[in-house]
Amino acid sequence: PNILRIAQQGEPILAQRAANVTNLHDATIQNLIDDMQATLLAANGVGIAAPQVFISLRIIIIASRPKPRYPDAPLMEPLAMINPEICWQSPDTCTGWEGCLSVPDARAPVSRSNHLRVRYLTRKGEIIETEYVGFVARIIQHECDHLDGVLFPERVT
Ligand SMILES: O=C(O)C[C@@H](Cc1ccccc1)C(=O)SCC(=O)c1ccccc1
Ligand SMILES: [Zn+2]
Repeated sequence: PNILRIAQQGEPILAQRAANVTNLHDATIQNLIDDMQATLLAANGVGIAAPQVFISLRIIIIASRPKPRYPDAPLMEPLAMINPEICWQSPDTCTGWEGCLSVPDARAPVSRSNHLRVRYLTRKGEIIETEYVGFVARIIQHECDHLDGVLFPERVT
């Protein structure tokens, strides 16, 4: 896999709505998922969205793991979600620190739904619907915002 260049704030692609994936089993998509995961891990992030590597497709990877700032973050295997849809999100919110690989040196508290249900395609093409809470739910909302051209500073109230 390749480590890809990460688009920085100001790149037009970060403000666009990404397109659904229609050719999930093509090698280009499978290789992109591998490259996104390698890029995410090299950048020491907990999530990444395809527009951040200059590909305007609805693919995200979430990879929560404990970090000094987030000792209670759950440890999870990187999970690729294709065409993710948040089908429900709780009215109750919580505020937590966020950063962004496309907005370096910025950290801010953001209010997000504490609980959500997301429906997505796995890289093998299975349709999965799962509920998440807390920090992982936050990452999912942050990454899905990237697919809609929204960066976290726009969410700071
Ligand atoms: O730009 C991205 O999507 C990656 C971003 C994801 C994210 C971090 C924090 C909350 C929600 C989503 C990052 O991984 S930034 C680097 C990081 O690991 C981190 C930054 C601040 C708080 C916790 C983690
Ligand atoms: Zn981000």
